[in-house]
Amino acid sequence: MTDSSDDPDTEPETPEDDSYDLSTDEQSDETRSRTPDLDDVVLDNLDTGDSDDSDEASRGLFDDLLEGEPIFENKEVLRPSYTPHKLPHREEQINNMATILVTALRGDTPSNILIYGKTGTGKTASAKFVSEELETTSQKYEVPCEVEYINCEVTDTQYRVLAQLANKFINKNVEVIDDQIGELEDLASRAREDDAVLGDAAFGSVDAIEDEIDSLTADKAEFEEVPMTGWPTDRVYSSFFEAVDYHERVVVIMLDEIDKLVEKSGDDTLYNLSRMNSELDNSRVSIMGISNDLKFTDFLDPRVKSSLGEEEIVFPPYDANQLRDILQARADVAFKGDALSEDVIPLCAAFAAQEHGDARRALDLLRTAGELAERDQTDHVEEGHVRQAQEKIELDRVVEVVRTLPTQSKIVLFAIILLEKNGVRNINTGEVFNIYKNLCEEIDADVLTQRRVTDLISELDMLGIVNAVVVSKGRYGRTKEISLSVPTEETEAVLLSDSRLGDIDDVQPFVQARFDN
Ligand SMILES: Nc1ncnc2c1ncn2[C@@H]1O[C@H](COP(=O)(O)OP(=O)(O)OP(=O)(O)O)[C@@H](O)[C@H]1O
Repeated sequence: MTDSSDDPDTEPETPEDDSYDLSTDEQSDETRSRTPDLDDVVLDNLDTGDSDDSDEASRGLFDDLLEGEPIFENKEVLRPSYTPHKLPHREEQINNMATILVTALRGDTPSNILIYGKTGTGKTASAKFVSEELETTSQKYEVPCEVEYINCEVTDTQYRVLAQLANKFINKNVEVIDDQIGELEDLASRAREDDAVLGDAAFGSVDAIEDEIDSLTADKAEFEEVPMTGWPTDRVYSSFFEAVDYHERVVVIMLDEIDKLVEKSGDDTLYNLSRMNSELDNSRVSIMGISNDLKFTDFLDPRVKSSLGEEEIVFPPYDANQLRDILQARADVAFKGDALSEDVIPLCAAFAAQEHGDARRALDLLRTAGELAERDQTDHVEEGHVRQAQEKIELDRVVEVVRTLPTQSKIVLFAIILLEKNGVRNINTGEVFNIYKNLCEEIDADVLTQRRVTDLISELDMLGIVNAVVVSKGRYGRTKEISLSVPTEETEAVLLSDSRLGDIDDVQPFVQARFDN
């Protein structure tokens, strides 16, 4: 989950032009009414009653949707998987990284780097850009330097990180050995015809070449792929260690979402990686950690902390003007010439700046707005499409968060919804707890204590699903007043799609019950 702190640096920034009112209330009716009714399209055409005419019948489905000029020239450019070649407003961070990593091109070990910044601030994109440049330059100058990228959200245990790294280096070593054997075989066959070719070579005879080929083949046979489970960790570590040290090179290991690794499996991996250099003979390792959680280093062993944070680079959130530049550069490639009305980019930028300056969010908004316009069969993206896109993305987020809540939190949330739907205002924890208890009994779930339920309410508050404010009741102490922060109907529908909650038939008695307790 992203942290939407109220850090003054991340203050929402809106464009200078006051006309970009971000409120969604006045969403254009015109835009809504233009949404085609797909059911009609299909039924009108299929319901011809003439089975021989099936060709005719099926034609309408896509024809109607294809009508009109497409809006996108190249939609892929707006997808998160696309790596841009230019990263506006990240020049300073990119230069900092390059200044540190250039050491690798001189054959020395670069300092470890920790990169911080909130989600969508271009950390991964910039780090990948720098890595590609580093590898290309290293090939140009024939200095052995490699970068390995690992996403620790996916690869989140020491075993998996080391196994993945070991296998990557084993594969690279095998490639290098195969190339060398290929060259040696070629040299041997030319030497058999005319041994003058050995004049400049490092081998005095065909036999010496063949010995070298045998020795390389033996090396190759020793590399054993690490299975994804099953070995003791120290065996995985030595495989990785030997594979890295097989020949001279500088290796940069990029650990994206490094906080997830520490959260899941502690700092052992980082400890092992950070002390490797003292034992390696041929190669050198440097670590580049990327995180959007500024606090994760608090959980590190002080030695790991100081070694990992030799250099720190901060990625601040983008402001609305910077987001405009980023969006404009992508939009120029993604959309047809005049597909965007002039408010679209500033409005996407303003919405995303409000969300802690997240470029990913800005790009999502722009792409979704384009898709909604496409669905409207217009060839122009308008302000209304951006507002619709904003609502859609927000709703998708809520649906996803609610869908993946643990059952107990779902029951608590359901209790709050029932109270709101029955017109209860200023809902307090006791009221939620009473309904919650009845719901649990109805579906045979464990009943947690009121204190735990209060914690679950705080978690829902942190997720932005409910709003819980502490109010003072004078000498009666303090209580929480709870209200929903998400659309009631949609949230209820998501909760009821859970098979356990879906079993509750008649909820009215539970709400009545709150008066009985
Ligand atoms: N300066 C920029 N110019 C162009 N595109 C950018 C820029 N910054 C970010 N983006 C785009 O925004 C999206 C998110 O960027 P990126 O994945 O680098 O963010 P991040 O900081 O690593 O986020 P997270 O912490 O969530 O992984 C990507 O599609 C990226 O291409």
